[in-house]
This record gives sequence, C-alpha cells and structure tokens, in this order.
Amino acid sequence: MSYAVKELFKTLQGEGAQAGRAAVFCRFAGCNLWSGREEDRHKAICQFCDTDFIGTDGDGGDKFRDAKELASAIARTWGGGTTGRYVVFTGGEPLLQIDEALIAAVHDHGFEIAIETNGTIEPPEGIDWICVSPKAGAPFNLRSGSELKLVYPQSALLPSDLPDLNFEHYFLQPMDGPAQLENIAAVTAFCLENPRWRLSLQTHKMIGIP
Ligand SMILES: C[S@@+](CC[C@H](N)C(=O)[O-])C[C@H]1O[C@@H](n2cnc3c(N)ncnc32)[C@H](O)[C@@H]1O
Ligand SMILES: Nc1nc2[nH]cc(C(=O)O)c2c(=O)[nH]1
Ligand code: SF4
Ligand SMILES: [Mg+2]
Repeated sequence: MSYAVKELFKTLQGEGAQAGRAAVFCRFAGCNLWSGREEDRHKAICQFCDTDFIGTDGDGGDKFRDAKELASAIARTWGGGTTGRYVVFTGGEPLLQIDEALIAAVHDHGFEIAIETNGTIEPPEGIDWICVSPKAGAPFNLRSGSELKLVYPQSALLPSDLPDLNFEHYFLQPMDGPAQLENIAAVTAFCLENPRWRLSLQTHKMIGIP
C-alpha cells in the first residue's frame, strides 16, 4: 500500500486533551467529505474546514511507497531521542489510508499513535489515541474512542443531537471563521452549564505554530 501525504512536520498538538504535547503531524491527502477545492466548498458535506489537504506538495509531503518508508520519514521528522515519541495522523481524512501495516511500522519506531478523524470510517486495530470530530450530514459510525471533539456550532449536529457515545473526554471546539469570537463565547457559556463538556481552543493558531 502506498500513502499520499500532504505534509509531515513536528509541532505541539494544539487541541483537545493532548494539547501542548510534542508530536509529528502526518497530514494525509484527500477527504471523503470535501474535495478540498474552494469552488466545491458550498456543496461539500463539511463546509468549515480550515485545512489544505490537496496533493503532496506541503512541507515534508510526498508519495510514500510503503509503510516502512513512511514510518522512517516520521522517525526522521521526530529527530533524536526515544522518549515520548508521538505521531498524529490527520488530514484530510486519515482513515482513507491508514492500515495495519502502517500502524505496525510506526509502532516499531517506538511511537504512540493518535488520529484525528471525522468518524465516518472504522479504524484498524492498534491506534493508541482516537479523536473523533463528527460532522453534520455525514455518517457517525465511530461512536467510541479517547476523545470526542465536536466543532461548535453545527446547527444540524448540536451536543443534544448526539447518539449514545462512549468517550473518555468530551470537547467542544469553537468553529474558526468569521464568527470565531461569538463561537468561543457560546462554547464558554455551554460548558459552564454542561460540565460534561470542556472547551478546546486551537492553541497552535494563538501562538503562531503549525
Ligand atoms: C482538518 S481536520 C482533519 C481530520 C478529520 N478529517 C476530521 O475532520 O476530524 C482536524 C480537526 O480540525 C477541526 N476543524 C476543521 N476545521 C475547523 C474550523 N474551521 N474550526 C475549528 N475546528 C476545525 C476538525 O473538526 C478536526 O477536529
Ligand atoms: N498544532 C496543531 N495541532 C493540531 N491538532 C489537530 C490538527 C489537525 O489539523 O488535525 C492540528 C494542527 O493542524 N496543528
Ligand atoms: S472532514 Fe476533516 S478534513 Fe474533511 S473537510 Fe471536514 S474538517 Fe476538513
Ligand atoms: Mg489543523
């Protein structure tokens, strides 16, 4: 199996329960809820995406021939040291490409493996941290994991609309865009009244790191 990767870089996880942790981000190309082209955004299932995931032309991006090649590139991107090795597979939608061979190859380099997924596709076995961010109008198939991170507001998918879920952590992440400040205020008010939920800010954007 080959893998199309938009970009591969080391930064701090900006969001959710692992915010502040050093990680290699492996951003896969392609998504099942939007083509990634601006001219298609208005007709996409997911219309608020903040990410360019088309092609393999980003920093560290490439087409990797097999799992060992991609795992080696991830290890090189981490650099020296074997403590705390952590990779976040994101995209685009990473579960369009991740398979058990990749999970095994990355574990062989001593990494803990996290994913950021839209919850439409069941993951293979062996992923250590699963963050699900469901999208209004898309199938919500993956209903358990480490953290649920619901972008707020999505008028057709509010916390009260959610089915039975089994996550360790529940986050609301204010939608970035023209109404960002209002959305932060709305999430703050919601979490004050509904203490099951916590605020997830996109801290990397605040401090100017990728
Ligand atoms: C770009 S997505 C890639 C992973 C996967 N496709 C997904 O949607 O979870 C990474 C994270 O950014 C969140 N996100 C995307 N656009 C956002 C926006 N405008 N404001 C806040 N969070 C956003 C997603 O919900 C997801 O949690
Ligand atoms: N620093 C940083 N943290 C992140 N957490 C989730 C991200 C993503 O785009 O999946 C992301 C990202 O793009 N950058
Ligand atoms: S599902 Fe994720 S990657 Fe795809 S368009 Fe939505 S936020 Fe972007
Ligand atoms: Mg991002």
